[in-house]
Amino acid sequence: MPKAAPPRTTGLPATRLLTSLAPLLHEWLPRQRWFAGKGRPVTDFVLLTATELLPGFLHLLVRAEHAPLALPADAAPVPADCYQLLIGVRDQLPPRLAPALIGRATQGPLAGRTVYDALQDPQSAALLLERLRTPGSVGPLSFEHDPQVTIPPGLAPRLLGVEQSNSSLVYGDTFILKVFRRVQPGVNPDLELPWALARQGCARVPAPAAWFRTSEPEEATLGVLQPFLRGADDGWTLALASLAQDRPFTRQAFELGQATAEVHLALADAFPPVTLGRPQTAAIAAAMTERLDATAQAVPALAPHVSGLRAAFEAVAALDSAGTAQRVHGDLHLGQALRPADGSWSVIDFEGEPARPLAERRRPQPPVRDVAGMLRSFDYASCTARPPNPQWAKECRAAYCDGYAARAGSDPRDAAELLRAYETDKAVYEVLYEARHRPDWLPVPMAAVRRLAGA
Ligand SMILES: Nc1ncnc2c1ncn2[C@@H]1O[C@H](COP(=O)(O)OP(=O)(O)O)[C@@H](O)[C@H]1O
Ligand SMILES: O=P(O)(O)O[C@H]1O[C@H](CO)[C@@H](O[C@H]2O[C@H](CO)[C@@H](O)[C@H](O)[C@H]2O)[C@H](O)[C@H]1O
Repeated sequence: MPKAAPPRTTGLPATRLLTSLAPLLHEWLPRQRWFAGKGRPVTDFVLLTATELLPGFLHLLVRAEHAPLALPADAAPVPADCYQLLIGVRDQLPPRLAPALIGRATQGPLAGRTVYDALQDPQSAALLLERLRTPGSVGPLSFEHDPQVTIPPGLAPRLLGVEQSNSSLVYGDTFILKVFRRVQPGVNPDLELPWALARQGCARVPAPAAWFRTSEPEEATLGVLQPFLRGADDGWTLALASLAQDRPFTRQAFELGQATAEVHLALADAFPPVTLGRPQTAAIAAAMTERLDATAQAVPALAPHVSGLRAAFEAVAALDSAGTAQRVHGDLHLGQALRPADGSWSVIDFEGEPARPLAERRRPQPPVRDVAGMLRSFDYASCTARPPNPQWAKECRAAYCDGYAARAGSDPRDAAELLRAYETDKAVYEVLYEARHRPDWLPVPMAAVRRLAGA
């Protein structure tokens, strides 16, 4: 088990390190599931920070610069994304680490050496946990933990093999560390909200046990460790099983509605809600319309439905008030809910929609936004079932809203215009998400678009 080494940053000049790494990253980075710039060629890399955690184990923050796309929607300057990379450097890669290979450097200070994804190396992964166990700083990186929580030494790491927007390591089935891949300045809501919820005594969310952050080039959260919910299945898996076995899911959907309401109530206690009057309803509608227009330019299949979809946003613009806005989950779907066989729902992944700027994700929003996200998810599940089962989705959607109303004291369906607009906005987001990440799935949100535009 590697021990945390005394702090030191790499002595290698940043520009020279990039001479070795840039040619490899050009090949490797766009292939990663968490690479956000799909379809936008990388023109250049800028090394923002390089920290040596151990000899041959580097922590890097790298900015990927993009060329503007030919598509009109992307003709505006394309924002550069900053990625967190944990890089291993060895003379030879042992066969067990072959899948982690990034490439063999041919130039610069690492010429002739093999570079690989260190999160796939159990030794490096173990060192990361060791750092979190023993708080302190290494260069711009700070490692911190909740003093109330004991993190035992020597927990065996394994990299989670699931499709995700970040990379997660499970330690001894006791803790899970999410390493954020796309880093934006500021506190990440996936640390901020679960921490606040834990302080409110909300048991629906695994409480952060430890985290690490950088102070350079700007303050940003880099990773969060939380208890691993052993033996839990996510709602997506459970929903698909229910569809495959033709079993009802309404009880689970009702309880999920209750769990969502509890999270919302605790968030409203932790972060004061604000009232939404006419200027705000107009602003919400304008932002949704803007996203719709931009998406229709990027994904031509959406274009014929734009005027039909706009009606939902115009109905919101016409509202004099829309209740309150508060901190919400921001990307709630069945995959973000976990449930042990004999337990109750927990909610994870408070990062919000990864494609949106952090400042936007941290803004108060109407809670029906989360409800709309989950309603879309029931629709997704029913569409991927063979044969598709719209009746299943209808019953789950109703049960989920019933459960929410029972716990929150207000029924999200009463805010009909807002709910419809958020469902439409989510379907539009999904069209872009699927077009960029999983083109085979595009028919699922497109079916919802046709329905929402035509009704
Ligand atoms: N506390 C936890 N306990 C058990 N499994 C978890 C926990 N947190 C996350 N997971 C698993 O890790 C997966 C990825 O986590 P998530 O927070 O959704 O990452 P991402 O933001 O990268 O998509 C989830 O789908 C879930 O299966
Ligand atoms: O879980 P993430 O934070 O990475 O969220 C992104 O990926 C999700 C897919 O993994 C995507 O969710 C969409 O597909 C789900 C089924 O795979 C479905 O349940 C959701 O309703 C649907 O939105 C999510 O939108 C995206 O942000």
